[in-house]
Parts: sequence; C-alpha cells; structure tokens
Amino acid sequence: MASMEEDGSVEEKDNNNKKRTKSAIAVAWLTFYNIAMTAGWLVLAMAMMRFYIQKGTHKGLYKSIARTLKFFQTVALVEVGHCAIGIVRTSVIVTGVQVCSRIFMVWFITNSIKQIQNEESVILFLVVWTLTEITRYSFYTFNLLNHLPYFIKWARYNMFIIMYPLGVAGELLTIYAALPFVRKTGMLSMRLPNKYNVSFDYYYFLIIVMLSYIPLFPQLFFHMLRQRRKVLLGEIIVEKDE
Ligand SMILES: CCCCCCCCCCCCC/C=C/C(=O)SCCNC(=O)CCNC(=O)[C@H](O)C(C)(C)COP(=O)(O)OP(=O)(O)OC[C@H]1O[C@@H](n2cnc3c(N)ncnc32)[C@H](O)[C@@H]1OP(=O)(O)O
Repeated sequence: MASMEEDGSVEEKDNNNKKRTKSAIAVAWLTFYNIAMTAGWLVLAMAMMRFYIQKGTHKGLYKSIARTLKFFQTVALVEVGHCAIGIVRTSVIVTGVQVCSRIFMVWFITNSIKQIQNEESVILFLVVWTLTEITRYSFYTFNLLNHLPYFIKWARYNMFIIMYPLGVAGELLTIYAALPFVRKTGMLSMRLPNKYNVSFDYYYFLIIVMLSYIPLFPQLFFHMLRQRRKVLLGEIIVEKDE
C-alpha cells in the first residue's frame, strides 16, 4: 500500500505536470483575469454595503451598481472562451449555461424591466453572486500563484451548497416578478402579422426559461458536488465525454 508521503509526492507531481502543460502566457493571462475579476466583485460588494449603510434601504441599490455589474458579468463571457481553447479544464457547456443564465438575468430581465429593480429577490441574487464570485476568483488566483489558503479552498467547495439554491431562488423570484410587466407591455415580443411573418412571445419564453432551471440547475449543482469530492476529498472522478 502506498504511504501518505508517497501519495503526497504523486499528487505534487501531478499538480506540477498540470501546471507545466499550461503555457506561461495562459497562466499570466488567467492570473491577470482572475485578479481583475476579484477586484471587480470586491468593488461591487463595497458599493452595495456603502449604499445600504448610507441609505438604509435596498431601494435604488440595483441602479447604483448596474453599470459595474453589467461590465463584470458580461466580461465573464471570456470564460467560455477559456474552456473552448482549453486553457482551463472545464466543460464549455457547464460554463456556458452558468455564464449565459447570469447575462440573461442582468441584461434581459433586471436591466430591461425597471419596475422590478427594487425587488428583494434582486438583492438576494446580487449578494449571493457577489460572495460566490469573490471566493471563486480569489481561489483561482491563489491557486495559480501556488499559495492557496485552505479556508479559500474550503469556501470555494462548500459555500455553493447554500449559495446555489439561494441564487436560483433569487433569480426565479425575479423572473416571476417580471412576468406581469412583460405580459402588460408585450416587450421583446413580436405579434403577427409582421413583415418577417414571425411570432415570438417573451412572456411564454420566460416561463420556458423558468422551467429550464428544473433540468439544468441539478446538472450544475452535481458538477460542483463532483468537483468538491475531487478537490476536498481527493476522489478520482472519471468524467464522461461530452
Ligand atoms: C438564453 C437564456 C438561457 C437561460 C437558461 C436558464 C437555465 C439556467 C439554469 C441554471 C441556473 C444557475 C444559476 C446560477 C446562479 C448562481 O450562480 S447562484 C450562486 C452560486 N453559484 C456558484 O456557486 C457557482 C458555481 N459554479 C461555478 O463555479 C462555475 O461557474 C462552474 C463552471 C459551474 C464550475 O466551475 P469549474 O470551473 O468546472 O470548477 P472548478 O473546480 O472551479 O475548476 C475546474 C478547473 O478549471 C480551472 N479553472 C476554471 N476557471 C479558471 C480560471 N478562471 N482561472 C484559472 N483556472 C480556472 C480550475 O482551477 C480547475 O483546474 P484543475 O485544478 O486543473 O482541475
């Protein structure tokens, strides 16, 4: 049987091999990217706290941070590119669903429908996203710098157990709150007859989006549970081909 020491050296070699396979340019870019994103979400966290301390209410908070949020959340699209070109070992599909659902929440729900911007559910997903992203990007940064404090690793692979369901609840409640406004205004919808002969009802589209959380969310959640077992408990997980 292999001793703990031997196990440790095998793990160390494996880590070193993984790092060597990433080019220096990729490591430099990822380090810069993760530091910038950690800073961006920290700025958002501070702006939210400052707003709440000064005003004593969540009303107006979204509007005050909207620009910064839109910028940093949209930039996250490059993460799909990271997976596609293979500089991070993550599934394009899993990352794509995660990033696109966030971008959809920001641009096509919260930003487009002013009447829902003061809903408590918006604050719920904003707080959850912010805490999650500060932890996730600082995890990647310290990991790339080979100085990962255990508490960040622990937080990265435990917080999501609470944060994912809370974030999803905030997002679904926000879409639900948007439904009456979408139905009343007919926004982003196309009714027949029109010159393209195409009909699209954003109201029903939103209902389909809400229903799509039922099959998609468990996949993201179980993906994170597998990552947790792999990183915290050292289990070897054989990934299925996509
Ligand atoms: C058109 C509209 C469509 C709408 C569709 C709606 C349906 C949506 C349904 C689902 C909705 C979900 C909504 C989610 C809301 C929330 O976010 S709530 C808040 C809680 N959220 C979380 O906790 C997020 C958890 N998810 C993630 O962390 C990721 O997004 C992930 C892609 C799902 C998983 O991350 P993954 O990268 O696979 O795992 P890791 O263990 O972190 O990393 C794996 C390896 O990749 C390396 N790596 C990844 N990214 C980087 C990077 N930026 N820099 C450096 N390295 C990176 C990482 O180090 C790992 O490498 P190895 O060590 O070599 O394995």
